Amino acid sequence: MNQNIRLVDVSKLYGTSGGGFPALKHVNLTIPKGEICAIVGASGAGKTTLLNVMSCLTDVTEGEIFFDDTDITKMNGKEASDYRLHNIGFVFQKYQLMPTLNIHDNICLPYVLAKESVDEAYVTQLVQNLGIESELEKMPDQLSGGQQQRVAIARALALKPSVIFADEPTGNLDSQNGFKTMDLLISCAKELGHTLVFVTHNETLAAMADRKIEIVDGEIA
Ligand SMILES: Nc1ncnc2c1ncn2[C@@H]1O[C@H](COP(=O)(O)OP(=O)(O)OP(=O)(O)O)[C@@H](O)[C@H]1O
Repeated sequence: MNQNIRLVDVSKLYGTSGGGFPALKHVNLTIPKGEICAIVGASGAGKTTLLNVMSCLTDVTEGEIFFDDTDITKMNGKEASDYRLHNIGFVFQKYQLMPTLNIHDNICLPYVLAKESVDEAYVTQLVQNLGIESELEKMPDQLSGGQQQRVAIARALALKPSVIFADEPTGNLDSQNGFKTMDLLISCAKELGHTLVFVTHNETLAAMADRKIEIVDGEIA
């Protein structure tokens, strides 16, 4: 099921001695179902922290984060990792593929973690949409950066999560590959009805989103 994301008065302090460093300050934000949302801002502004608290990778210091009616800040570690596995797909700047698994098995890793049988028909559709259907038997180090990121996108989409978070997904790619990869990520998200929230430093890529959110010193500008 696709969900609204709602942050209510969310703050994040790193470190507690001497008061801690405020990376997010009283952030209120709603991201509707299916929205393509770009997060921009200067280095150190709090973009990654915002993405990480929304994906329950980092605890908040204060505030609540709802996925529809579920407050993810109230979950314990096991509940949060189960919730993340089934509801959230994550695309990292550095792909983070398993070097010892071939491309097919990298894409299918979420099914293994969820102890579910692989939906091969869906995986075939994904790899065709992403143009990597001829790479399935290869190992990650036999692929270009752009191809590896498309594999990471397929892996993020495999369990049909409601939300995809992507932290500078094209940061390791040249501008042409970056544009193509972002275009594919956005079209997959739109076609499949996923909400997509991505961090970028690139204004051209940010302009491809439905909405651009700028973070300045831990606050929404
Ligand atoms: N684990 C941590 N411990 C202490 N401070 C941290 C930690 N992680 C981030 N910070 C600080 O919090 C602030 C926000 O960091 P964050 O990584 O969210 O910024 P960003 O906007 O994503 O930056 P960049 O564009 O450089 O990736 C920065 O000042 C950073 O130094």
